[in-house]
Amino acid sequence: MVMLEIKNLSKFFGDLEVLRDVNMAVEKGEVVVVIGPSGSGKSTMLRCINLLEQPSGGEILYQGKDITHLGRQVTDYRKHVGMVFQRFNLFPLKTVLDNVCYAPMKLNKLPAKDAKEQAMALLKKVGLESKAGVYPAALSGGQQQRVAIARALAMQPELMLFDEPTSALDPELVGDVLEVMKQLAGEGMTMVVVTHEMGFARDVADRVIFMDGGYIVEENTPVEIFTSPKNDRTRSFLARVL
Ligand SMILES: Nc1ncnc2c1ncn2[C@@H]1O[C@H](COP(=O)(O)OP(=O)(O)OP(=O)(O)O)[C@@H](O)[C@H]1O
Repeated sequence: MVMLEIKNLSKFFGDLEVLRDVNMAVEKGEVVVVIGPSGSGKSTMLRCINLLEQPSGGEILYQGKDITHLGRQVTDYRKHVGMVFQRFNLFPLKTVLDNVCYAPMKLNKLPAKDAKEQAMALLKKVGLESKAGVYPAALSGGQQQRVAIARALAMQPELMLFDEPTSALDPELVGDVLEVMKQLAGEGMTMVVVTHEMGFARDVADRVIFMDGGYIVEENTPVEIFTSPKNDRTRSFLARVL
């Protein structure tokens, strides 16, 4: 089943054309990893998917429904789509547990007891059960990012978007976050992941999309992309980063 479909997507910032005729589809349960040079439009595409950026042209279909111009219903749509950013932006004055509970209680009116139970289970999943009562400032960047993942999962999303979730982390903290994402992928979560972590793309992706200059230049299985890229631009990008 196709969960997400992007058709002829374009995005301008003023005169700057950042996305050009982008077409792609994501099947339920699929892990799609988006790679490409800095400024190629990867984040903008992700932000268009959950309408943090309004597309300039084209259509985005979610479970067959055109969501490009949702207006106020965007809040409902976003409940189904979890997003994890490069900067984790946890609420600094709430404990870890309350960070994870907040959205389900506020947006879904889940009773506090149920929200807390669910949050504890999610913290366990990301290996941070013991940190439930502390404030984000007491955690490492990698731990904060794992809380951010638990917070996104608390809304029980059907689709998870990751925008360079490990780029702001010290190298030794990257592995734990990637491990949580890998586990999530293994559980069948549908994911679109923008990352510079080629190892993750190679090991976890069902499909890798290479973007350059606002275009999808090439997409294929990780094996094909990494061992026999078809396009010169893909080849020279991979030669630089691998
Ligand atoms: N809000 C904005 N206003 C103006 N220009 C923007 C805005 N957001 C992004 N851009 C520009 O759009 C282009 C694509 O940016 P985007 O962040 O999507 O690239 P990216 O591939 O994710 O890069 P990186 O890997 O460095 O995060 C860049 O030239 C960027 O400067």
